[in-house]
Amino acid sequence: MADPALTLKDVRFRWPGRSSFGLSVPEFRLEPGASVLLLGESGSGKSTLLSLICGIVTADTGRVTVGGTDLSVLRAGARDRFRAERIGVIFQQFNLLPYASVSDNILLPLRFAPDRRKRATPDEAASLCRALGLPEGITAATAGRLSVGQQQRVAVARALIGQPPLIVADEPTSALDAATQDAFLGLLFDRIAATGSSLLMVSHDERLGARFDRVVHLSDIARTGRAAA
Ligand SMILES: Nc1ncnc2c1ncn2[C@@H]1O[C@H](COP(=O)(O)OP(=O)(O)OP(=O)(O)O)[C@@H](O)[C@H]1O
Repeated sequence: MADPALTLKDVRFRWPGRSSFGLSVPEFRLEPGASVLLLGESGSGKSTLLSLICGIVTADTGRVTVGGTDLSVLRAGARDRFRAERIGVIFQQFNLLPYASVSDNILLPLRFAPDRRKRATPDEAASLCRALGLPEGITAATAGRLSVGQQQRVAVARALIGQPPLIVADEPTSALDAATQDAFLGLLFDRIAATGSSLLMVSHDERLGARFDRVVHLSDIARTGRAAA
């Protein structure tokens, strides 16, 4: 049987130097090919949870596994390479390189991920931009000069390129108008259906829930606050 896309077991985390916020997740599991929408109030810890899942921060105790690999056994550099190979991440602040071209931004994770690079087709960056409704020829533009909504779509293309088995998205539609949001979600769900990737997406918008296999409220799976960790 295939490993789960993602598991958390008895995870506890506290931001260094901050006693007021802790996160504790007794158990969470995402099956291969499954999609979960994660809801929760602002400041409740959703982005912190995604950072733990992506290995950007490490749990104080407990285990986070992605595709069967325990992130805690990887040193920082290996964790970064593992993330580039296995996880397509859409950050809340996009994290684009402002002076680099759109194309270089989209191709960036492939530099550190040989298997993912092999899966990417030569025109994939351009075809993702097209599918996301970005203007023809935008791949040569400087990322920092784009509108916020365009930058968000570039961040989405960067997460999808090369078909990573897990997509983790932190409010990926917040800067998009309704039509673009719909096109984005259509593309995202077409891609995960075609590739068998799993999806964990954070949003404040409960209306998106109908598209997902499961809708989870952070408070259903985690305790947060001073006493949590
Ligand atoms: N890098 C950091 N260093 C210290 N504390 C942090 C850091 N990032 C987040 N926090 C704190 O962790 C708590 C949870 O924040 P987090 O960003 O995870 O919430 P969220 O649910 O994603 O919020 P939002 O919906 O507004 O994005 C907050 O108290 C926040 O101040």
